Amino acid sequence: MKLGAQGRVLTVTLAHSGCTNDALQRYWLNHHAHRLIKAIGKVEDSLKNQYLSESNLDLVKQTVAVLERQWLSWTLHITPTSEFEQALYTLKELQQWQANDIAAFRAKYIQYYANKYQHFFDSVEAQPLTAAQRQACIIRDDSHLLLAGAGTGKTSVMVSRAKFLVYSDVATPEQVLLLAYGSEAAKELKQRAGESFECLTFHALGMLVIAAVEGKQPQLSELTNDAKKRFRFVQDTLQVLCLQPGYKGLFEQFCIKECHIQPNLDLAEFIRSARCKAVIAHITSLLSVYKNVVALGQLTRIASQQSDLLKCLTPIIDEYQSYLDTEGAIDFEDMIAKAIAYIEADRFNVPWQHIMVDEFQDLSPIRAELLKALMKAKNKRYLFAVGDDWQSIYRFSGADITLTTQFEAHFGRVTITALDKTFRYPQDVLDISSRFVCANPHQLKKYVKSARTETGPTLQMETVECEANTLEKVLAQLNDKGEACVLLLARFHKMLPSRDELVDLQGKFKALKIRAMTFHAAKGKEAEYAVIMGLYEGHTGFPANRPIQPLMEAMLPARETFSFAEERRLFYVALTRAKRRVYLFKPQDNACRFLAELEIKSNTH
Ligand SMILES: Nc1ncnc2c1ncn2[C@@H]1O[C@H](COP(=O)(O)OP(=O)(O)OP(=O)(O)O)[C@@H](O)[C@H]1O
Repeated sequence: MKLGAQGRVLTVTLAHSGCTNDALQRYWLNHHAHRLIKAIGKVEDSLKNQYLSESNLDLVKQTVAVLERQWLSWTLHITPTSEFEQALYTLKELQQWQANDIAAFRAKYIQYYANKYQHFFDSVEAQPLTAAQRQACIIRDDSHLLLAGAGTGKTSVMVSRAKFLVYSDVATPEQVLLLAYGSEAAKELKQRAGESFECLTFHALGMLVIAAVEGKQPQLSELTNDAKKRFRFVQDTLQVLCLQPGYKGLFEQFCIKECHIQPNLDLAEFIRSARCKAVIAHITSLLSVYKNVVALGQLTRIASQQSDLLKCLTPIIDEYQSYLDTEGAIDFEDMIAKAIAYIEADRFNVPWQHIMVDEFQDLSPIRAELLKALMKAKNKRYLFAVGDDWQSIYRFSGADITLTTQFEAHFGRVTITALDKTFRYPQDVLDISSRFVCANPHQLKKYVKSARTETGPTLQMETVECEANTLEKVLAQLNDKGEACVLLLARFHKMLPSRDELVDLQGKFKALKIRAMTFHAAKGKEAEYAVIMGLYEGHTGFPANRPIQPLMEAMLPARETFSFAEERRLFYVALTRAKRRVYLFKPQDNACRFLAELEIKSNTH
């Protein structure tokens, strides 16, 4: 402050008094030139030693604006030292920086570090990283979203980037947090990145924060851990509530409007009956969603839309919450909500400077709040998010795709980069699946090439009369070709071979490792071959078209306007699992509408 104030006084004197006395200028420079040299040196160091993030750019611009007023608003009449002249030159250059200069500067920085750490990038994973993967490791903006399609090596980037931060002395492993969607993925990250890194699910992160603040591990409610107990709790609560005349009507309406089930006249008997199972199961899922809605402050909006349905749910929630309180325990929702509260109240000292999130497209609003709380905690933090809006398939459990597609609106300025090569599936699968998913104009565009060299029909459509027969034929052909993994995929479990049938198939085709799973479960998996089954239209078919219950619908993130948007992405996930070939079983009648869009010729069996 003092320096600036002195400088400004003298600048005014020199510039406006008409005094151009060389001796005075020399005197001024002798005493103050080192300040410009030092300030420019500091700017240069920050530009050299760290990626020019948006917030660094702001700082540079602010510094340049101050220096500009002090040093460029008057004419120099004497010959300065070369050091001062150089500083002045740099200041003038910085003053004139345009968007393209900034982009070029950043590109040079990336190139410099890609060369400097070439050996690391060549050897950190089994295969050398691509240029785009290296770039994703080097860029360190305040927020960085890496958007990339299936099989482009996103997980490789997560692992390599964490290791690079440590290898290049930017961070210690303790300063890096890797967040994954599920515990299996978190375990894989830990295995690949190394024990010293914290690799957690959001719930595990919540537990860690609460344990640190409260000084002991929080106790998880038995209703959270045990689905049967949770079911029984809701059942018993309903029995008691339905003794109240005022509640009876609310519950009947709830069964009809929310679950399309007409309850028996004897409600106590109905609640114990098999018909009521679906209602109770639905209420147990609403418990979790409701708590998130409350934590996000959205209850008033829901109440204005679905007040009667909510009136039926609220007393059950109240009972549930007092049960937890009596137990002195928490549930999964509390893990996140409490952690947010502790971080926001500054009761948890956030040790991580680099927060890296995998499968970002599956983020829910409440998890986004947890991330924002971490990012807002004291000291500088960097957010690195890896995701693929084309694979966002979890709205039913709260995922909000707009957190990815409108990242900036939620998390502020961001650098978005992409991965441009898929290593998993051949070019024609890439072309067809990308075209298919982008029929929804709201999906972000991606430009990817396949690194695989397979030729021939890698996406094969078989018109089938009997799926089981065609499956045997296809497996027999593959079995003859030699050892391989085969994924049998369908929208729902019931469309796949049963466990016993699978054992039979495995016994017959010994060269193959056959696994059957739903489209959802196939996310992140890969195999040589994939067979996609159950591709028929209808209430129980694909795309699934059962409407979500009104209260649940109101509590989930807003539905997309494009019809079957999520079912389309699910099909994209299924199409992109195989390295060599995908078989699509097309029923003779009533084939799934998506098949016509793929425009592939069909073989008949
Ligand atoms: N630079 C690379 N060179 C060669 N193969 C690579 C490279 N990076 C990743 N791979 C391979 O590509 C395949 C896909 O990688 P990975 O599972 O990380 O992709 P992903 O983008 O996370 O996929 P998905 O989104 O479908 O889960 C893996 O077999 C991985 O070993």
